[in-house]
Amino acid sequence: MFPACAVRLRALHILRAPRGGVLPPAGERRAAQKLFSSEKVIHKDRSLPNSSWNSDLKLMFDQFMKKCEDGSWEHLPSYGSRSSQIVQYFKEVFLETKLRKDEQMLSQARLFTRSYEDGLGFEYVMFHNEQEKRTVCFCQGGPYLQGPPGFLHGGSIATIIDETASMTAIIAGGIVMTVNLNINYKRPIPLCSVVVINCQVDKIEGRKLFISCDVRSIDEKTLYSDATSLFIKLDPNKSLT
Ligand SMILES: CCCCCCCCCCCCCC(=O)SCCNC(=O)CCNC(=O)[C@H](O)C(C)(C)COP(=O)(O)OP(=O)(O)OC[C@H]1O[C@@H](n2cnc3c(N)ncnc32)[C@H](O)[C@@H]1OP(=O)(O)O
Repeated sequence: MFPACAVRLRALHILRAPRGGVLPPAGERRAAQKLFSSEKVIHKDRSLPNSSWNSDLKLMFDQFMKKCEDGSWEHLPSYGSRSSQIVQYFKEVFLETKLRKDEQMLSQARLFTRSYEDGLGFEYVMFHNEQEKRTVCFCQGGPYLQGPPGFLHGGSIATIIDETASMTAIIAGGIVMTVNLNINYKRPIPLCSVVVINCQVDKIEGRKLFISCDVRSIDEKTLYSDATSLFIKLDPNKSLT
């Protein structure tokens, strides 16, 4: 089967083409527009390039979208795939009726990492390799994530590590929550630089998933942080509160 992300890559290239030169046939452009516009009607996919992405982030996005063409890697959209289904399932099974009824609060709720305007917070995209049980995240941490002047706040680094490790664990184990996260901060990360977070499943023991991560510069020369984490698969028969 032709991988879905290869179709999305082709569509993205078609939509970008007028800036690059020859205009693709009108039929192809209409189909490409439809693919992305129908998703935008429901939710904006925040894992696609926007004008705040720097050249490094765009380059890594393009490189990994190419790797998706043979099906070894999968682009993880911020909406419209398994994450939305998991969120829906989580709400139905684990969200107490009392909380579920608070529609106004829930309608304002946003995934923390996607709650900033373009370029100010976390700009990131993830790709997953099923065979290697590995997820990579390319992240450009914006100016609102500052800790020491000019560098990222340690809490924001923990957040994007947790987010990437969570996706790795969710893909391997379903509905999980972080119960432990240990981080070694080895070098500070300059604001607005692009880093790669590489997470893999080390072992699964019953409901426990052990995930390890490292955070490096995109040329892989600088190791900024490394981390280990433990996720527990939620038991639908146990209340969370
Ligand atoms: C969430 C998914 C949907 C969303 C997707 C959207 C995208 C991504 C969103 C990004 C989200 C980002 C992610 C986030 O932000 S997740 C949010 C932050 N995490 C939490 O709030 C989790 C709080 N913890 C809990 O609620 C409970 O602990 C849960 C429900 C997880 C398990 O309670 P439960 O009562 O069910 O299980 P158990 O207590 O019998 O424990 C089971 C086993 O585990 C062992 N154990 C437990 N803790 C530890 C520990 N610290 N070190 C070592 N071991 C530990 C324990 O000894 C036992 O082992 P054993 O005796 O069987 O050998």
